Amino acid sequence: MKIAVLPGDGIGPEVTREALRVLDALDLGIEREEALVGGAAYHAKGHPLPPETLALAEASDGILFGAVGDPTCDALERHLRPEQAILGLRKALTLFANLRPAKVFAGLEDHSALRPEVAGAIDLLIVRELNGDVYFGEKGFRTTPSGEREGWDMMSYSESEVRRIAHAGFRAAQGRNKRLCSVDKANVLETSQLWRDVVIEVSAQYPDVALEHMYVDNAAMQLVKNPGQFDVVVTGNLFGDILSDLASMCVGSIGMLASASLGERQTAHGTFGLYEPIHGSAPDIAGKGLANPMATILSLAMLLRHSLGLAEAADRVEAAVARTLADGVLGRDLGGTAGTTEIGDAVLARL
Ligand SMILES: NC(=O)c1ccc[n+]([C@@H]2O[C@H](COP(=O)([O-])OP(=O)(O)OC[C@H]3O[C@@H](n4cnc5c(N)ncnc54)[C@H](O)[C@@H]3O)[C@@H](O)[C@H]2O)c1
Ligand SMILES: CC(C)[C@H](C(=O)O)[C@@H](O)C(=O)O
Ligand SMILES: [Mg+2]
Repeated sequence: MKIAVLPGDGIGPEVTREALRVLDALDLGIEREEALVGGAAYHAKGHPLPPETLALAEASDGILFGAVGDPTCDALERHLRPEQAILGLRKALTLFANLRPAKVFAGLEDHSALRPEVAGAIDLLIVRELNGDVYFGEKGFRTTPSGEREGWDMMSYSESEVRRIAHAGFRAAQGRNKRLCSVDKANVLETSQLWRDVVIEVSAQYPDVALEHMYVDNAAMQLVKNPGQFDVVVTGNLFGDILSDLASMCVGSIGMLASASLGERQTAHGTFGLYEPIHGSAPDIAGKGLANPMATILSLAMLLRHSLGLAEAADRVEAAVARTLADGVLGRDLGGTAGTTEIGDAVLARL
């Protein structure tokens, strides 16, 4: 078994380091190889996703990814910006189903941006489509007939793209509380109308799952008002990006939300995938030892479970994270004082 480790930029290497210490302590004999990605790769090799990084990722059983993003790259042409590395990996490896679980850990109810009794009920899974939508449509700048500059991005979803993520959503719901909420903007967008029509077609194959539809603006409001109503939420790339950051604050911090990006490829050990915290490179706190590594440690647990077939080890990691939080070892993002390494130490001590 071999994993590719792509720490990236900013706090990416800081949080990845803690996850790797946890992996080492588990002593599972997993081989690993590291490569540059994002701004770090651009500065060293002239491209955010060098061919050797992609090749390493492709040849692995699973990928542990930190974060990309570097303010010194903001003026580069878009195809050279760090963010293109993660978009490129998701697309090139056909990782179209992004699972972003949001659950309140015991002891964190009081640290949510919501009232504790509202936050305490959160146990939901966002299934975000990751290979289509306005992210991957044609885009550009043009001049209007009146001489104004105009930026444009094309949003679209094909039937097959919606169908495969709909199946992922229904299957996820079957493994949980059998409720699926499909989030779209079908009252305005044709892309969303097609999305809704296809989700309804697919639903015929899942009579055991209760399907509802919600417009994305209402979904954002409902996630704050009564997040306990959601079991599985399936949505497009852009809406899923926004709603998952929102959900992270409902459970306490963006430093807590892990993710798995999966496709259809099976290896000898499980489903091939990429695992990353939902947050970015956080330039405002990078290098200060303040980043919360829990989202990355929990992403490692997802990697062990989904890609390496090591459910018991994954359970151990998740239990150690839960105990650490219950014992009040919290980073600044959760109102505590523990630094990145201190949080890593606390998880290691509870493995
Ligand atoms: N998948 C990815 O690699 C990914 C995801 C999101 C953003 N980005 C990139 O990251 C860069 C910064 O973006 P941003 O500031 O909008 O989002 P961000 O997620 O990096 O940070 C948002 C805020 O949350 C805080 N934060 C994030 N992670 C934290 C953690 N683990 N512990 C404590 N606090 C944490 C940051 O300090 C910041 O105040 C940009 O270049 C963006 O494109 C990359
Ligand atoms: C960095 C960016 C391209 C990325 C996204 O929009 O998907 C990030 O926000 C995420 O949530 O992983
Ligand atoms: Mg995001």
